[in-house]
Amino acid sequence: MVTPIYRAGYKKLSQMIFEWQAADRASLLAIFIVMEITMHWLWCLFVWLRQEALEGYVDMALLYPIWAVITLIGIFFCWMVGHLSHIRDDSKRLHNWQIVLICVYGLYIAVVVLVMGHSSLVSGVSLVGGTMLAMMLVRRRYIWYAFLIQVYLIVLMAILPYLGVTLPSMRQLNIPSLPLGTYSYQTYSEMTSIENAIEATIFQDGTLSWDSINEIRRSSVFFWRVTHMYLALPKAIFMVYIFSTLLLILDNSKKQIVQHANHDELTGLKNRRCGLTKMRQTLAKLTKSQDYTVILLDLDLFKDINDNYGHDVGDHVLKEVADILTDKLTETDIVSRYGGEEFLIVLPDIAHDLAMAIAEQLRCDIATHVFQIDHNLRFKITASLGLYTLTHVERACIRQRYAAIKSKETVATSSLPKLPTIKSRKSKRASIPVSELRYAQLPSDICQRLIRVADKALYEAKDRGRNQVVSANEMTVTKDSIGQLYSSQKTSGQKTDA
Ligand SMILES: Nc1nc2c(ncn2[C@@H]2O[C@H](COP(=O)(O)OP(=O)(O)OP(=O)(O)O)[C@@H](O)[C@H]2O)c(=O)[nH]1
Repeated sequence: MVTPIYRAGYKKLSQMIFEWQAADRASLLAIFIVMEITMHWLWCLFVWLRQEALEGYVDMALLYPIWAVITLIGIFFCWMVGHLSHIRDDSKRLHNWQIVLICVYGLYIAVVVLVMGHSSLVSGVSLVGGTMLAMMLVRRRYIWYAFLIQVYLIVLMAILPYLGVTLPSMRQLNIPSLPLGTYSYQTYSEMTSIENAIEATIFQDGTLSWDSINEIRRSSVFFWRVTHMYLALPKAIFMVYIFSTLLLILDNSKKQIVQHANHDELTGLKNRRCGLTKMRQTLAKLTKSQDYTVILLDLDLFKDINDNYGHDVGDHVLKEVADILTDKLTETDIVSRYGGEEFLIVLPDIAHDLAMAIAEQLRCDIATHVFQIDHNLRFKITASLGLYTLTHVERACIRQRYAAIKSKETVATSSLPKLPTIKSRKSKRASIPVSELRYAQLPSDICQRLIRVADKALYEAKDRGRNQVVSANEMTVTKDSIGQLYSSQKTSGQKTDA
């Protein structure tokens, strides 16, 4: 369902804008420009209505041509809003009109800065806010060029008066202590100095009276400062909006990227990579007395489901099995999709007997679950599970062996002639006592080795007729493979490091 733009919340609106086509985004920029120009137009109207009071601050002779220019440019951008939507499918024309939009707007802002004077506040907010806003809506390269050109124009306008060039300016210098109508082009810093001087004159006797306040109000400095704030306000709002939108979009895309990188699209479970990473992390965090269980769960004869009912039904089954596993296991357990119809379950801090009970429960839950695809199609499936519990005693033993291999390796390395000036990482390691290494390190491929042992138990479960749980800890054949797990550290330990 399409949400009307006026009903969309802030978050939704930001998303919608970024999903829009280039033409619509450029139109939106033109709308923002029209809004800004409208504010300038209203300022002219205000000055015209209050001309008697403001005559001393504003050069009225310039007001009318400027007002006319503002009106014409406003009409041009109103036309542009519609025109950009009409040429949405012609990308070349669209890009050309984007350049026109940016050039006209850039020139317009330069004229506004010229005739209304400039303060660092207005220039800064205008440049940065406007540029950021525009960069999100039209081609970034064009905006970057326009930004640079505007910076040069503003610098030029600031320098020209010092070179004796009188530029048109609507600002009239009206200081109560000077004759009314005294006119001079003022830069922002000059204005600030004059303002300080005025304040010093007004408050020289140290008292604040209504007369003093009225004098400040009658000062042209006050009027122009308020004007600049009025002109800067919409852009300041845009800037905050753009920053928060940017952050929102960044947050969302980061979440999406992390979600895509770590999760299986079909089941929503962690994917193999993320499952292994979590496994490694939990293994490293175990305390000395904690056991650690790894389960491989494989759906039985899953190929038949695909062959008989189609891949979609197979996908549906995988999703439901994933839901069963997530429902039955706790937050601390790690469930991931390890392969096609194979799931890896890690139960940190779960001893063997309890792990067997949990695995048996999972098997029962799957075997008794009725997969209801539609009114005519209902079936049940089973799963086989291979389990292996690495007890804390075995873990300590592996660490011990690994530390022994490492220290042997260190001794071998330290017996080699050493270069006196370079401290190698190995020589650093030689200074760590073996007793410390013992509880600090496990071979980095320990996870794969544990999974391999659980996989042997899974194969055994399949061999024994499927729909059952087999523990590698209880298998005589696998006792050998656990033996292999320890003894093979000798060879692997030389290449691996925790
Ligand atoms: N629908 C669907 N099928 C998948 C997906 N991933 C793997 N498979 C299928 O899973 C089936 C696995 O078949 P096999 O490895 O022969 O195993 P099996 O039929 O379950 O038999 P046993 O494991 O021996 O009980 C293959 O047909 C794959 O195409 C998937 O994401 N969706």
